[in-house]
Amino acid sequence: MFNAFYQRILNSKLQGLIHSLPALLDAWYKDALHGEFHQWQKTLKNLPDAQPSVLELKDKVAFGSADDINQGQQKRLIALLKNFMPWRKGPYELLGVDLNTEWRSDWKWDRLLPHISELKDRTILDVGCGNGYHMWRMLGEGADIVVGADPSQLFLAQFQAIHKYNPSPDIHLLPLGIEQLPKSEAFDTVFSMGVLYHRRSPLDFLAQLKDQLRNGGELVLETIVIDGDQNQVLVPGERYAKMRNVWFIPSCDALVHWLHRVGFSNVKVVDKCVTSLDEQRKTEWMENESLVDFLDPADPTKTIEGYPAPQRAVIIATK
Ligand SMILES: Nc1ncnc2c1ncn2[C@@H]1O[C@H](C[S@+](CC[C@H]([NH3+])C(=O)[O-])CC(=O)[O-])[C@@H](O)[C@H]1O
Repeated sequence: MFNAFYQRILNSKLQGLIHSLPALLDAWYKDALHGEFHQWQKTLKNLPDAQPSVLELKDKVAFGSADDINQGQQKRLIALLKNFMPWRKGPYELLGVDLNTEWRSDWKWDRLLPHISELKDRTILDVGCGNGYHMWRMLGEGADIVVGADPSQLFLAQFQAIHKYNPSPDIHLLPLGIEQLPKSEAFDTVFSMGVLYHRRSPLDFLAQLKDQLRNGGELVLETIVIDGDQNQVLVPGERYAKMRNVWFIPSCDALVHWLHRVGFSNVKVVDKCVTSLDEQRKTEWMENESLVDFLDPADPTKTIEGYPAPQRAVIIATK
């Protein structure tokens, strides 16, 4: 399943990974597969074939137009893509289908892009890449190769569906968690957005991100933060905004301090904003509860549990 990736990294800055990744990915294939994974692979095979007339990555992710397939094929495409719901990260336009996802992930991209080092010709890792939306935007900025790591098998299947219509050899999603990745010290830029608060041991997590960067490489970290000084960190109870697996929500100053402690330099907070109800909401492609249901109806500055409502910061740092 990952042969194209192994071929692509031979004779690249990532060739060191060729010694360890095949065994890890073989073990994943044998042991870790979700019951529905094989069904999703069958669905992928039934997606209509098409030659998209345009491939846009720079300002949005849009492959092809409605004219590239007939109406029957478009109906089939919509029905099959719905098998991969919930679609959280996007939006995508595929052969005229408007895949309007729960998140406007493009807004996060627009906020951070002006602040990061140019991505042209860079070797990039996106840790917790979801279905790969931001990876396509990285490719749109001229990255040499973009590798994503995310343990969700549904998001891998979503990525495969999108990749079918732009089978670029320069973008690859590995279904592994950050803690499983062998230390590579090879990437020019490592992104990790929306993952830190899911980790039980955030300083180990930051050190693992550092282990993937070459010296002088750039970390782009995005996470939920609270207001407060260097010593303020929220460890919520069983749930935060109805999410079960949330552990540490630091203030920006605390996060800057942690990054220094782990050995990063040039640490800068480049953006901070409260997530709006327009950026994360229910759509026809994600019919479950969304942000509006996670906030206190009487006071939207608080989560339903009474914690500060999600605000997110982007921090840049150098190894
Ligand atoms: N150990 C782990 N290692 C790697 N990924 C993980 C791990 N645990 C969970 N994830 C993955 O991290 C992603 C977090 S979502 C951010 C998506 C995108 N980055 C975005 O900024 O829109 C934010 C959210 O849903 O809260 C999910 O895709 C998980 O599968």
